[in-house]
Amino acid sequence: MPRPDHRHAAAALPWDVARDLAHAAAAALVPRSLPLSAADGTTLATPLVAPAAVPPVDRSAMDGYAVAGEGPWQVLGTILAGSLDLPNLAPGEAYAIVTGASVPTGTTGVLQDELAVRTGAEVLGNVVPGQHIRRAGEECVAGEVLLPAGVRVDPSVLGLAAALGLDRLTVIPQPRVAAFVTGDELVQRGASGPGRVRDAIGPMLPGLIERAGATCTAVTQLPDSRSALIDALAKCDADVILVSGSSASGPADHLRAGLTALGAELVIDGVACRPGHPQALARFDDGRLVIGLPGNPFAALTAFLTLGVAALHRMRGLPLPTLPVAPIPGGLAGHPTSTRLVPVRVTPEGAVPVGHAGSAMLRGAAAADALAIIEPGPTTAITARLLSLDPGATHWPY
Ligand SMILES: Nc1nc2c(c(=O)[nH]1)N[C@H]1C(S)=C(S)[C@@H](COP(=O)(O)OP(=O)(O)OC[C@H]3O[C@@H](n4cnc5c(N)ncnc54)[C@H](O)[C@@H]3O)O[C@H]1N2
Ligand code: MOO
Repeated sequence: MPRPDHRHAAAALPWDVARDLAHAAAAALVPRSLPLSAADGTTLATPLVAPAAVPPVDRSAMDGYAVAGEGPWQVLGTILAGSLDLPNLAPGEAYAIVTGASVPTGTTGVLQDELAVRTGAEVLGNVVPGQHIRRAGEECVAGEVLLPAGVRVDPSVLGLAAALGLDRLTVIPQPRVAAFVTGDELVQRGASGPGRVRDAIGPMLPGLIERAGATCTAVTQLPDSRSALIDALAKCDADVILVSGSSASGPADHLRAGLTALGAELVIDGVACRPGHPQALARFDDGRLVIGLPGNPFAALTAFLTLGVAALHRMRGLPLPTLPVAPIPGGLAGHPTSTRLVPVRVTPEGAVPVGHAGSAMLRGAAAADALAIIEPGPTTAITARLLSLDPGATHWPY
């Protein structure tokens, strides 16, 4: 049976509309120049352009001998990767050379060590012209655009930037996210019991925030106190502030009143989805966003994946991700008026519901890879879009 209407039901937005609005309500953060060591997880704000050719000079691709002309060759010395004084090779001459060392002028090719027959100062073997030489500019030439703006900076991008000789990148920084977990009944250690509920949202948030490409600045417990919440929101300078457990209309739910007191604009006041319908998004004049996560832990997770991830994508300068579609063996019934978010395991046969999907339980989510997005209405969905439970997942599920 559908639940009785929540007081925000009238304002509740369709799930896709809310996701679009959360993306639109956020603004891309201002680009900054960051050292490579601080740029992992950011977004390129400008295209990555090669300032110079890579490699800058012809280099050996093997340990062996740089040879000139036809063999046999007289070995006249050794060139190391750091050698600066390079000889000019005349036909019949060779230098022992290491991988990555500049090949001297006149080199025909590099004879790989294992294939060389060395007798005293003479070396013999077969060399195809140009063999085992990495040509200058083989990877890129000066001025070449290697990556467009909007690419996520990951370790390989950082390595490439270093190989190009760059020390800094112009990037959209990672948004900073702080979380306030509210609830007088919450405890941080030990088991739940009468009058005590073990906090199950706080432990989820740092990993979710980091996977969503943001930095988690703090997860702080707050009592069910309006003044404490107002004070915490006013002092928090994070780009996104998550508040859990204060989103409904009970006597201990202070989020909306607190936002009103601080003059925040309530952009989203409820989303027509299950679980997670009391989720909310508000914006301060200075651009900081507040996202209300319902207290039921699975509902909090779905709300972060819906509004939180959408807003963070925009702050990172990224479009809203499109969601892959998968078959649902056996189908899933739609809710009459709300989008259902159903934990599924992604298998070669499709997205298989794992059960245990009540809004207060995380057993289903913990066993699942994704949420199947089931449109409202009387039909049974035999395919569905999938929202990954890992907001950092890019190439999945196939
Ligand atoms: N009269 C109505 N009551 C409720 C409605 C409604 O529409 N009308 N909606 C229900 C739904 S749906 C949800 S979800 C919750 C949202 O409530 P709040 O965001 O205000 O959160 P609380 O009331 O504080 O807590 C709800 C529930 O979750 C437990 N909780 C809270 N925080 C945590 C945590 N960090 N870890 C584990 N469990 C947590 C809390 O103890 C309560 O059991 O409202 C419904 N009520
Ligand atoms: O619909 Mo609530 O947000 O129980 O989960």
